[in-house]
Amino acid sequence: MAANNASAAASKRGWYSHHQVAKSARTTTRTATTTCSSCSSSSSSSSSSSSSSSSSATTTSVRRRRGEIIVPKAIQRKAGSNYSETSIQFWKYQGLGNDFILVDNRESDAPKISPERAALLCDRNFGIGADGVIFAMPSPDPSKFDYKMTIYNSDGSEPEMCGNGIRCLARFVADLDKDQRGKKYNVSTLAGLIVPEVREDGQVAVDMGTPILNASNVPSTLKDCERSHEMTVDGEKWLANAVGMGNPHCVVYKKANGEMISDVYGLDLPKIGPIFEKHETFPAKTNTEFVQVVDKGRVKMRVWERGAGCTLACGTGACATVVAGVIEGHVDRKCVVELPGGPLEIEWREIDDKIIMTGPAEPTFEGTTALGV
Ligand SMILES: N[C@@H](CCC[C@H](N)C(=O)O)C(=O)O
Repeated sequence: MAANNASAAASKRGWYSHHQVAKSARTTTRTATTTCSSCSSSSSSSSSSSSSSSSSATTTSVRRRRGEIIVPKAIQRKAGSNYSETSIQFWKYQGLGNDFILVDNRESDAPKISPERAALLCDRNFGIGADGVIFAMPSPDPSKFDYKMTIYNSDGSEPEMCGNGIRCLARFVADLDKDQRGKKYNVSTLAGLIVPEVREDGQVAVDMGTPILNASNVPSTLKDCERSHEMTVDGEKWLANAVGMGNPHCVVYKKANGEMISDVYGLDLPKIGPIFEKHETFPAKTNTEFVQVVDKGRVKMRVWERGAGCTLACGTGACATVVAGVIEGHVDRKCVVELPGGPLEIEWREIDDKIIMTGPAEPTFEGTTALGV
């Protein structure tokens, strides 16, 4: 199988929530308290940022008491906009409800917004609200790339890649430059070269490259990527596949007793998601996809994202879902992944081992925001 050869060549290519209440940012550790509208429970997740940027330490976090949300004054002060400060223009784009603040950063090599400020801007109550901030950066090598994509998750951590995000980035630069439809963009990411094309019909088709199926490069300590392995989470045993799409993914189709997931919407993601995310078998933490098979060409998937929590869609997660599904014999190489935010078409080509992801990316609004203190 092509999967066996996958990604020897690919060097190691390496969280949100629309339900999110608030979060605090520290220099090295971030804590997010999240609640999910589909269930009443709340959970906390924390991550170490791969970003080298730092800010003054803030140890505040939102607490909840008998349904009451307690927001520390420090967060209220930091998140509030002060238009006497320097402000910048931003655009909001979304791909299947996975939404991002886009910044035109093509004039400077340094992102205009710090990871800590990005986390505050992503807050749905105290900021603009988004699953992440994406910067259109200058090309690191104009002979190879048109642009570079830098992205911060909603907790301020920096992932290697984002599938919905790269569709939004392509549509963003196409809109800014009034490019003809059909143009392909060579984008440099921490996962290597990724090539989105904004098609005539407005859909964006992306050459996502080849999946990483070498466990230590995912990175995962699960024995290998060629089959599923048992993982115990909150006392329950699941079967999981490790797949790398530049960023790490843990894909779950069934319980260890062989029982397939029959209702993804019945799972308590805010409870089990953070445990998968920080599971010892994924040393860089992980995104986790929970999958219900409809038939060989269609699955329903829900995701718990590293650094962003329960989101409406995850492009890299949809790709990893199909890769794991093919390996396990659950789906065909061409498969529609139905996410809470809508469907993504995924094809894992046998001929060159590459994955093509096709889906929408739309602008929602633009505005101006203070850069913060
Ligand atoms: N949370 C992810 C990065 C974002 C993934 C994304 N939403 C997608 O569409 O692929 C991570 O930390 O790896």
